[in-house]
Amino acid sequence: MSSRSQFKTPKRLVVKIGTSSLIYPDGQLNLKTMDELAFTLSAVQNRGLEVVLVTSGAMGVGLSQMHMTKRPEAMAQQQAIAAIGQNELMSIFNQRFASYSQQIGQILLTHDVMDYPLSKKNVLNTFEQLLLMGAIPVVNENDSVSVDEMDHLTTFGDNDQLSALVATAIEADLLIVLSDIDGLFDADPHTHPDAQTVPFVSEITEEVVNSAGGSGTRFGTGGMITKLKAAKRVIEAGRQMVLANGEDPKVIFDILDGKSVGTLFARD
Ligand SMILES: Nc1ncnc2c1ncn2[C@@H]1O[C@H](COP(=O)(O)OP(=O)(O)O)[C@@H](O)[C@H]1O
Ligand SMILES: N[C@@H](CCC(=O)OP(=O)(O)O)C(=O)O
Repeated sequence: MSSRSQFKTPKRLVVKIGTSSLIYPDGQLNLKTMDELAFTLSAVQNRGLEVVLVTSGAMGVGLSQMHMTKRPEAMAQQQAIAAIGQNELMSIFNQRFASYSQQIGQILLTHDVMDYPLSKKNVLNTFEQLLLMGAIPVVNENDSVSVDEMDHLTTFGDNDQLSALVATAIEADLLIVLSDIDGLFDADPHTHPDAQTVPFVSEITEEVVNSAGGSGTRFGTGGMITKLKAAKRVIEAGRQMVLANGEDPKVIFDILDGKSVGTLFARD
């Protein structure tokens, strides 16, 4: 595995994991990935890095809990399922992180919280205190209040962009987005089997955007388009984002070692 010259070693790290990495296509929870993620982030925190986890999965876990195979159509029902799932999601993470003696703290966000200076300041204070205490803040959108991200048809508001918002707001050096795909491909690999991975992107050009398609799974939302919007925000803030496959979260160790894994988005 080659190393990448553009990569700068971070002190403060945000990791976002998507539903497609946490839930198997048959709707079962991917406990292996959850446990390995808890282990990896605990080990990284233990070596002195400040770590924040942005996790999707409330809806997917809720559907699994309720033995449902697809999202209900009514928004209030989706919100109820996400409320059930968020609880279970945190319960699993709490238990897994506890087995590595790692404290976590939940932060549920809506976009307006970050729009208003006072509420933004309060949230940032909470992040700072959790990090000072050596805890890992675990973030998701507050789905009972905010509905943008739960509707497949809306493009604004999703955890990819939320993670970029968090990463830039807390001045993280690196955002790692873990998905069910090895990185950005030059075309949607589900429809173009010969598509190639792109190791480095310094600017989200029209050509890059045109290569992106929607989600490949029934539980994920946004697909590559929302990841590119996140990358744009991160690049413009002068920070770095790596998109990599979350199947084995230990890939985070390789990324932090500067190995050429997935796609690095950063200024040249
Ligand atoms: N150019 C592209 N490169 C990589 N993946 C793409 C591209 N265009 C569309 N995709 C799709 O985006 C999916 C990842 O997005 P999504 O299903 O929303 O995952 P997550 O749940 O991790 O947010 C991939 O599995 C793939 O099907
Ligand atoms: N708040 C939602 C997140 C939806 C979302 O952005 O999902 P994903 O595209 O899998 O990151 C949930 O927890 O289900």
